[in-house]
Amino acid sequence: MSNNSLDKDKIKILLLEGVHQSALDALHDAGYTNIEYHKTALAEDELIEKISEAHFIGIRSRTQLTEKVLEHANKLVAIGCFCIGTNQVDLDAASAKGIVVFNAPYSNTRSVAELVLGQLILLLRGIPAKNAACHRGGWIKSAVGSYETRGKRLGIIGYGSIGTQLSVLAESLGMEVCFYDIVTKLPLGNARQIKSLKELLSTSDIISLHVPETNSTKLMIGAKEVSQMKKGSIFINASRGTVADLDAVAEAIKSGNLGGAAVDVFPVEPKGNDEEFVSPLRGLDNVILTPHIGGSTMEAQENIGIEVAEKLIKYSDVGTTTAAVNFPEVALPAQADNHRILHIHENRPGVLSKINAIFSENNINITGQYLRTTEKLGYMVMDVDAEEGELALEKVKEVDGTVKARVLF
Ligand SMILES: NC(=O)c1ccc[n+]([C@@H]2O[C@H](COP(=O)([O-])OP(=O)(O)OC[C@H]3O[C@@H](n4cnc5c(N)ncnc54)[C@H](O)[C@@H]3O)[C@@H](O)[C@H]2O)c1
Ligand SMILES: O=C(O)CC[C@@H](O)C(=O)O
Repeated sequence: MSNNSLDKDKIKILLLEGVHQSALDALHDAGYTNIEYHKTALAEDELIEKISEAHFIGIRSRTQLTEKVLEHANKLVAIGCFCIGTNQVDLDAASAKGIVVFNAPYSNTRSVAELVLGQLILLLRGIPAKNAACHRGGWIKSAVGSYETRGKRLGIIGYGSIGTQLSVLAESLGMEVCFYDIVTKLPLGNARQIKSLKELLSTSDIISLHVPETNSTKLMIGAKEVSQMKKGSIFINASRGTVADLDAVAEAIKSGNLGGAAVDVFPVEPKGNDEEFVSPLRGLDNVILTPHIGGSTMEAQENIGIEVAEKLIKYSDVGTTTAAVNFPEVALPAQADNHRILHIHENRPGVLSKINAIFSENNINITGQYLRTTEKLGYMVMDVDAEEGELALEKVKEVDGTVKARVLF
């Protein structure tokens, strides 16, 4: 249930999926040298074995940190998602074990928006099919079905960090931008929010998805929604593979109801570069298929490496949880010569009074105290005189409702 402060070289960090060298550099510079690095995701049994020994883990989108996997993560204090999406982590299971989850919510958004913009230009010109024909010795020199972007309507589903950047870039090309979002959003430039998904689908020349994976987005583009799209329109998905029914998309491409598609994310993706990629969209010339690389640019990956590594370091060094995905957020100063008790508890009546009682009953002097809560979790941080740190930790660990407790010094 608890981790005492360890020497930095004893803190085991497991980095998977080839996170950028910048993360390794940042961790090394901060004194964390006990790092196991893998270029790919791990099979579940190996992941379970390795996570049971790790204090920190860094992943991207392929590693599934399910409840079953996290059950074995008894030393783990934090998860770093070196990406935007955190749907690959069972956040409730992580919170229940007092494991903090961090991500990089903005670092690769520009990369995705740029890729989508490039794809929509290529698809409007029919380039993927013409390119494929040339590779086979064909020659489709024709303007039929080939269009400029000017004046075309782009329908964006999910007007968040990526959707808004795409909106601005598309308007700079003279496109008309409409968007659908479950939240009322301030439109940028001349963009317009459309209240009905059906209206957006049936009036847009290009549809691009930029929603997170949630219960409300699962298969939000099914056969019915695909059939509502304008004849000859273009479908782009660089969000998550669970959002669209690719069998329905493939059928619409084959029948000519859709003019083309670009898909970067799939319901099942290969775990590594040596596993076969399977999709109903394979072999369709007017479909651009990319291996989940919307955010994979050198710039984005380097920035993500630094951002997430710094969040892990700050949590490990001083207990700061700013911008955590599943956790009460506390920004903490570096502790001076004292010991810092980090107490993660169920957010229910009685826990705090018991902790405070321990300090007064045992005459432990508190030099700083911080508290934040979410609906389910409380995170209380207490700085105490160095000689009283171990006693304080032992006592607070006994409090009913404690999820995790550790001391930093
Ligand atoms: N292909 C890639 O490599 C890549 C890279 C980065 C992000 N992504 C994916 O893109 C997603 C979006 O990223 P972002 O940074 O723009 O996220 P964001 O959270 O900033 O924006 C998401 C938007 O979707 C809206 N939304 C949520 N549910 C909706 C629904 N049911 N219908 C309509 N709108 C809904 C939200 O209100 C929000 O405005 C990420 O969650 C991630 O899964 C993919
Ligand atoms: O790098 C990855 O594996 C995923 C990138 C992207 O989907 C994200 O969520 O940021």
